[in-house]
Formats: sequence, structure tokens, C-alpha cells
Amino acid sequence: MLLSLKGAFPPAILALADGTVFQGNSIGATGATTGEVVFNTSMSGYQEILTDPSYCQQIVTLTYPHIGNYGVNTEDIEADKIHAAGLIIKDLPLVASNFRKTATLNEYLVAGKTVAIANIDTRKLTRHLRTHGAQNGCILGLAEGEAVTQALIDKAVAAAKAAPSMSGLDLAKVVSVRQTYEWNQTEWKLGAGYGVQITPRFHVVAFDFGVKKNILRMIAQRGARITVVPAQTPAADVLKLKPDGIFLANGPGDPEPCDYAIAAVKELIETGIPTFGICLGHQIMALASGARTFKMKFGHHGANHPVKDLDNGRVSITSQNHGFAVDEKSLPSNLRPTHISLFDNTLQGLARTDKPAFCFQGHPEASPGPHDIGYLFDRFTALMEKK
Ligand SMILES: NC(=O)CC[C@H](N)C(=O)O
Repeated sequence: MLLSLKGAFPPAILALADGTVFQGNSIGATGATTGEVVFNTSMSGYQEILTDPSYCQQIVTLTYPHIGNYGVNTEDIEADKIHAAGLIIKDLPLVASNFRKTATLNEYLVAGKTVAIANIDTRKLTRHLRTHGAQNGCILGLAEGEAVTQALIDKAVAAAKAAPSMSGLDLAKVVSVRQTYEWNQTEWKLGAGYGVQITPRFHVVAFDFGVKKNILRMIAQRGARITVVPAQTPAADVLKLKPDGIFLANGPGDPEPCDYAIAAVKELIETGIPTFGICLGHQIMALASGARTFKMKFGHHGANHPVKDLDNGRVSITSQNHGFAVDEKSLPSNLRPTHISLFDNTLQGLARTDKPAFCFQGHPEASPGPHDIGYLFDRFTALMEKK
């Protein structure tokens, strides 16, 4: 019996900006893609990861060796398209099987025009990134019948070297929605699918910096109707919507150049409207409060990250996806650390001491990942209730 699809796909090249080259098979679209190569340690959830807008201009390596075994479906999406710039995996299993499956991973990547490489040593690549830090790379997916040549390898290395650095890139305004829209979809349940919030108690205005759908679903589930607004919406326009709460979404790129969002959030927090930020939203809340952010060596991407709640000592296993972090040494006196990563002690959560505003660096909405830290959504609801 054929144990893998090796040989069934044309060749592909992965080149890193430092000249390191891997050869494997092209399991997605034909052509070239570039981006920052990062590794994610989740064991499942590849469809949620591919569609997470925070992966814009990043090529994701999945460290779990078998990816694609349950195919894809029409529900497990975090945005309406694939946002990751490319995918790197070890083994694409021959059979994809799941009762919700509508297509295979390979079909999904081709339809989504996403370049992807399989059959490379992802352990070696991950160790390389861990030692030398995240760096830019290029995947070249060759056409049927095409062979790897030195000229193609040189071309891939040159493309990796020429790709823009993630530091200084404002990608939130690139992926953000252009038009305001209303959201009322709630969480997914086996047998019922997604629900609808028909009796909202709160109105939340959510800044879309690259929002994951499951965040909106978890807020709606807790009794909110949501107005999602473009990243560059000024504070005055948000106030006109008379929100009970303000949500700052996750998103791709460097938070520091998002000056429009930092200015709006600074103004909005001052009004005393309860505000909650996740990931890029956390970083923007920190910047708006006077703290600084920095680029991490290889970031946190996975679904197995232990985070400690400093208020009660409780440890949660969390979902993570970030390459920047808030500098603990830069915190002003009105910004209190609430959570830290037990992997590297970096800041994971913050709360304003003078306003009802708090934020989290990881992903309480999971998708994919454990639900341990979902209590942060309840904390947001409690602040709106109190108000
Ligand atoms: N998921 C996110 O919101 C990521 C935030 C930011 N782009 C980072 O990499 O740190």
C-alpha cells in the first residue's frame, strides 16, 4: 500500500534568506511565494491557521508531521480566504477522512492559490528557525514535469532575500474590511452548526485589524450584537455608534506603525467605555497607554503554550500566534501585568488600573486550540454589565 503521496506531486523548493535550501513536493498552487517563515506547533487546526488573517505575509511551517488527514470543510474558517502566504509540512497523508470533509487540503490550497511544500524535514527547519530566528523565505512550487535546477534554487534564494522585513510593516490596514458590517453569528455546536444571537444585551464595536471569526462568535455568544469597523475608523465615528464595549482585534504585521489605531484607542479608553484587546489589539492598547513593543526572535505560534494568570496563579494552556510582544520594562504606572508566558516569561496580559480596559497577547478564542482562557470573554461581558 502507498503510505504517502511522495512522487505524486511535482517538486518544490523552499529557500531561506540565509541561503538554506530544502527540496520537497509542491502540494498547492504552482509558482512562487515569499514571506516570513515561522513555525506553529499545533497538532490540528490547519484550516483555521491558514485562514487566520494574522498570518498575512507569513509562511507557516507545521511541526506536527501529518497534516491534511481530515481534509477541509466549509465551517472551520477564520476569514473568507487563506491569508497565510504559504504552507510547509512534512507529510500529506494519502487519505483524508472526516464526516464534515468537503475537499482535501491539496485541493483547498490549489483553489486558494496558495503555494505549499511537503516532504521536507520540518524538524530540521524548525530547529534552524529556533536557533537563528524567524527569517524570510520563498517557496517555489514547480509545474508538472518541471525539474529542480541550480538556476531555480538561486532564483528562490534571491526572492527570499528580497522579501520585505516584517518589522515596520503595517498590515492591519491591508487586511481590514473596507466597509462597516453587523455580526450576530454565535459559536459552533455539534449537530447544530453556528447559531445566531437574537436577543443581544450589549452593543460592541470591533476594530477589524484582521479579525478571526471565532472571536466575534464568542463575543456574540455572550449576548452582544457587534458592529465591525475598518481599522482606520476614527474614535469619533466609533462613539457615534454608542457602543457598550469596544473590541480591538488581532491582526498581522508590526503594531508600531499603526498610528491611526493607536491614536483612536488612546482616545476611546479615556471615555471609560469597557475595552478588550486580543493579540495585535493587545499590543495597540499597550502602545496607546505609553508602553513599547519589540520583535521577538521566533515568536509564539501554537496551541500548547502555558500562560500564568498573575492574579490567582492559575495556569492555562493557550493558543498563540504573535511575533511581536510588549516590553515589560516599558509599562507606565497605569498598566498592570496580568498574565505571563511560562515558556519565556514574556508579557501575555495587561490591564489598565485607571480604566475598564484589558488585553491578552494569546488567543482566548482558540480556533485552533484549547479553551482554558475563554474566561477573558466573560471578563469583558462583566465589565459591560457593570457599566
Ligand atoms: N495574531 C496577532 O494578532 C499577531 C499580532 C502581531 N502581528 C504579531 O505578530 O505579534
